[in-house]
Amino acid sequence: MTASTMTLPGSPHLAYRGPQLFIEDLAVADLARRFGTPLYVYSKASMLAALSAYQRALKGRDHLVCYAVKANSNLAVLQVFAQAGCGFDIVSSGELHRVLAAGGDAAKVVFSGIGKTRAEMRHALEAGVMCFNVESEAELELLSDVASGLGRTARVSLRVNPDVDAGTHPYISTGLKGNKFGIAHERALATYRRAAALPGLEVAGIDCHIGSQITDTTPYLDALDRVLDLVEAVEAAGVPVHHLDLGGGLGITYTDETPPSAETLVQQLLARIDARGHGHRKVLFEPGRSLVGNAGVLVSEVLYLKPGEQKNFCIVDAAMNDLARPAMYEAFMGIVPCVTRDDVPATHCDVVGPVCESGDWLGRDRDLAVASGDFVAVLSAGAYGMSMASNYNTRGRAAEVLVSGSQAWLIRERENPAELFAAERLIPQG
Ligand SMILES: Cc1ncc(COP(=O)(O)O)c(C=O)c1O
Ligand SMILES: N[C@@H](CCCC[NH3+])C(=O)O
Repeated sequence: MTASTMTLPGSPHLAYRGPQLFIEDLAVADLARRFGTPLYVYSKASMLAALSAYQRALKGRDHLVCYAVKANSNLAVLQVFAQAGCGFDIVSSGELHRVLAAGGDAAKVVFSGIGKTRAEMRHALEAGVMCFNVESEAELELLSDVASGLGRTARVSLRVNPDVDAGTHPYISTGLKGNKFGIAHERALATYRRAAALPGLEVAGIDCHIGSQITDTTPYLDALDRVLDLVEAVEAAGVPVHHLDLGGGLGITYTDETPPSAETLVQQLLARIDARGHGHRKVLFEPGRSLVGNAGVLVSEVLYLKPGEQKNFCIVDAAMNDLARPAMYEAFMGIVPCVTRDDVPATHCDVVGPVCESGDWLGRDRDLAVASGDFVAVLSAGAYGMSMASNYNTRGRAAEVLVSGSQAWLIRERENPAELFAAERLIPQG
């Protein structure tokens, strides 16, 4: 990198070299011209660097990092993690199909989620997943029934709800009493006893996931203490608990957040585990956002600049159907030009998409020096971007590209809007 390199917050593999924004060794504007927009672009090096931060901190420990597939479920992304030895955290049969298609190992898969169906349980048992993270007593009973019917044993870990405030957006907080997730702390001991008694089940561990985009270690440590209290009570009742699954949730930098690094978080948690005499247990993590979030950008073309009396709008060709986070959580996502220019003045504007909703915005009150036809990059869009995309307004979903050094692979083709209704049927006439 040259002296004029300027790295963007949270994204070591994204930097300006002179006026051009580069991802690894490729100019983002060139990728936009080559593959069209809207376009998701991911850096492979960035994903691997994020993963190795967890792996470094866990070195020498019996551990498994299970990438949370929901954050970005593109097959090539899963392939990168599978090849790096990762396990996977899935929440549906569809995600299991993806993991297996990408070369992932079923024996390294944990199956989370509060609404697993009988068919999904059967699929996961037949594939041989490592563990089911069970979220209710009713689910436990059904899993026992399905496993016994198949003549198999389901390894289970109970997801407990520690009632800890992760200090994050209410829609992405999961570890509070009022959330739908996990088994209440007070019910957990009785549920472990039940799990140990039911046929077709084998207690393997304990699980906890308190929310997403967490920027402080304190809630993790509080949740861990509650989990370890439970493990002690459960083992005193004669039910061995082998692994501790501490979930995902570590935040990333979108703007000025300063989350702990994965190393810091893991080191603090391991220190507490050791201090409380649980150092012999296998430790699992389920990170999603922190592995892929800062690895990706959403590239979009500026269609029109629309000055207004109260507001100026920069209308781009990406919209809430491509990236739902701003519309859904009022989330801030950085937006930068792919080529900086000083021949046009910066406009104070809202960056909006073409979808027919006033909630269709990607950024509010931004200062951007761009003209129609320029490309902009929405930063930190690697997590919960494409995986939450829809066809609203019958818009085809974006293409995706994976970059490694100076190579770029098209890892998902752009959807053709003319083919989006292929599965629909007209009713017979007459
Ligand atoms: C059970 C479970 N594990 C892991 C994750 C991944 O979370 P994050 O992407 O915040 O790391 C989630 C999503 O919040 C989840 O619900
Ligand atoms: N979709 C959320 C994260 C959800 C985490 C899943 N439990 C986001 O974009 O921030």
